[in-house]
Amino acid sequence: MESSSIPPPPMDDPTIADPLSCPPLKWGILGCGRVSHDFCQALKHLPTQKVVACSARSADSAQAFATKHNISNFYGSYDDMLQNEEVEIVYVGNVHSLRRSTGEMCLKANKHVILEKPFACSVEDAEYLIGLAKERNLFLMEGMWTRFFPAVQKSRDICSEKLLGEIATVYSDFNFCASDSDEYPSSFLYQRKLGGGANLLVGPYPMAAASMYFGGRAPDRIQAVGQVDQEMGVELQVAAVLSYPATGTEKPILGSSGMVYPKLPGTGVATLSYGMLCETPEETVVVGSKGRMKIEGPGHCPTKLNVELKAEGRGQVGKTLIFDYPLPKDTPEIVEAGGFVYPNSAGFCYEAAAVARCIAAGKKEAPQFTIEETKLNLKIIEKVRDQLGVKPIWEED
Ligand SMILES: NC(=O)C1=CN([C@@H]2O[C@H](COP(=O)(O)OP(=O)(O)OC[C@H]3O[C@@H](n4cnc5c(N)ncnc54)[C@H](OP(=O)(O)O)[C@@H]3O)[C@@H](O)[C@H]2O)C=CC1
Ligand SMILES: O=C1OC[C@@H](O)[C@H](O)[C@H]1O
Repeated sequence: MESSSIPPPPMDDPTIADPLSCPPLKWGILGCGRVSHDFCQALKHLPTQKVVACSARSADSAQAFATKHNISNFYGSYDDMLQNEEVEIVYVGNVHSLRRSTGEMCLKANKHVILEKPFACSVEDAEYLIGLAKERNLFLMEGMWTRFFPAVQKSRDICSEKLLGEIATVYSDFNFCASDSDEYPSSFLYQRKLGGGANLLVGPYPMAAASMYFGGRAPDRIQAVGQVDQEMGVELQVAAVLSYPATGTEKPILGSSGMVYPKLPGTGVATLSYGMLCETPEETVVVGSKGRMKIEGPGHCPTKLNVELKAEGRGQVGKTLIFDYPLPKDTPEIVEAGGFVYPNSAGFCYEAAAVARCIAAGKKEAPQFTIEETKLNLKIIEKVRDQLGVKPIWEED
């Protein structure tokens, strides 16, 4: 009988021990906002990576960004940047509703692309972009940077080595106080037509945690509840439970006290919470028959893991393992350009380095976070949106 298993650690290049080692690649930055700033800052940890161009809707904004990051070419139009032949890959850091159009633009200009999360506002848009990338033989990935943190890679190893036994439960939360940084209701976070709302903004992270620890399988049941802002029509917070079916079917066996029904391997539940009203510990906890593992907050960009292996008897811990993977320290160049906006953003360097390795090796997606997984998670996000009665961006009010 088959038992569920977490896929082996998906190294893009198993011979690479240093997560920052990578061949040269020339980047163009599309959208000159906060996350693009952080991404450029993190690239400064990678001497082989060069940002050769940036673009924004306004030339002034692109120029200010280029000056801050010492980028030689800036453009007041995304399209103009895509004509620059030096640009090999585009990092897209703009609003959610523009994913399809900007993704299309980049791929049609024959550029490899990282689209920040969410990959798209609908499965249909995602499929369109995936088809285009395939047709043109280009690399395409959702910017699920979590997957490239050494702590997350380690957590995958731990699961695939079955140290925790059969995974039965995953808890993952990501709630932050949007009011700390984004004004209500003017920020794009609250604009339904721009793809705002917690479901697209933070939902991709807990969804990706569930899909990773349940081996990229599709849940057979999804139940979501949450609050929708009445004025703006976007989700403010969501609790979602996903149920995973068994991967094998076991027949009852005759035990000493009659028929015994062994546990069904692979069955599991993921309990996910995400939103933008309050700050939760932002942890992911993975629990299996032999122990549990906590990916310490901030769980979407973690540096620490804590593993407790069970001893015999309820509540008994046999062994505790702690893993710590500090981020690279800010260099004077990074400090001078203003540091980072978001937590642990130096960790973008792991994602960028892995993508540079993939592209040099001719890969069209990253094994750490495949297009299939992106699609699976978007399908769940769409279901949650339906259950909460939120209109998709293309529907009229
Ligand atoms: N991986 C991560 O850790 C993070 C990812 N993100 C993701 O990054 C993306 C951008 O987020 P963030 O940088 O925080 O957002 P910003 O508010 O900084 O905006 C980013 C860019 O979006 C464009 N934009 C903003 N408002 C509008 C509008 N009304 N109409 C059209 N375009 C607009 C602008 O592009 P332009 O410069 O061209 O004018 C702006 O620079 C989102 O997908 C978000 O989910 C966000 C934070 C962290
Ligand atoms: O991806 C993200 O979206 C929302 C941000 O506030 C958060 O820090 C970031 O990582």
